[in-house]
Amino acid sequence: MELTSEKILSLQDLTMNFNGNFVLRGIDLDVYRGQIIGYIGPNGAGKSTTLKIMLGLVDGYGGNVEIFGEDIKKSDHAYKRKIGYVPENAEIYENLSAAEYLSFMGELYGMDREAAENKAERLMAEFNMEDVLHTRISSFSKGMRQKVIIISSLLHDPDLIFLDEPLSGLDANSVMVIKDILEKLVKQGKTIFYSSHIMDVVEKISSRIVLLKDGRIAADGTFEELRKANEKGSLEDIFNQLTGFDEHKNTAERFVSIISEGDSHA
Ligand SMILES: Nc1ncnc2c1ncn2[C@@H]1O[C@H](COP(=O)(O)OP(=O)(O)OP(=O)(O)O)[C@@H](O)[C@H]1O
Repeated sequence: MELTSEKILSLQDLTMNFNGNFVLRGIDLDVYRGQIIGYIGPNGAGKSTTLKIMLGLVDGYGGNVEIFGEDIKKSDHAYKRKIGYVPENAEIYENLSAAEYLSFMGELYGMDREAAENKAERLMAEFNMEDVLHTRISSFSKGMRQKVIIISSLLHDPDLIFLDEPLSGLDANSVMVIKDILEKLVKQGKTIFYSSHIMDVVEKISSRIVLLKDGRIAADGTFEELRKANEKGSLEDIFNQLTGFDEHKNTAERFVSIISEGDSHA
């Protein structure tokens, strides 16, 4: 695994419980500049919770989180200006136009209004959305909203980017563009934490894959390293193997047979 010397992010014995239910049971992870971490795991494994803790959105965790070398509990939140975030289910101000929303977000991140407006306009044009720059977001399709959210997470040129299922709703052309954008950002020295269930994309873009299971890291390495350590071929196969899931055929069969049962009330 290629490591540069600069540690961007460090989780030390990170734990989290909600009402006594442990979601994270001791995560240790050091991330270095220029890595794309594919952060994967079954539904409910605690991926979004980890991201939210790192963003300072969730309190009450155990252990330590250091970002850019500072303990986030002791830092003054200035570190957040160097972070970009695409949440899994973003709430977006529907009644604003894309231009208004993006310049507002840019200003929140400390940008000058004019610079934010100018950059937003050019980035919207790159996604072929120049015609809807001044249109209310409420009329946008899911994919168009997602593009606005992606632009808003990158507008301020962050050093560390958290992406939680960022390709949701995007068409195949847009997915290709986003993958290339991420590759280029990493080449510029940005660090990316990428959480998704789309295994073939994670397999292709990640320089390192971290698999979370039962609140612990169950695998950590490059795709090649994971493949060597496991019998199966694709990341999807490795995921199923490591999470102990070999029931997909039986589950599908039972599911379909329940659907096709006659309705006794009909
Ligand atoms: N604010 C909260 N209050 C109570 N329980 C929570 C809260 N946030 C998360 N949880 C629980 O923590 C567990 C992990 O949730 P989380 O959203 O981190 O999982 P995830 O790995 O991102 O899942 P998915 O792949 O489905 O998005 C789940 O059981 C969830 O119900």
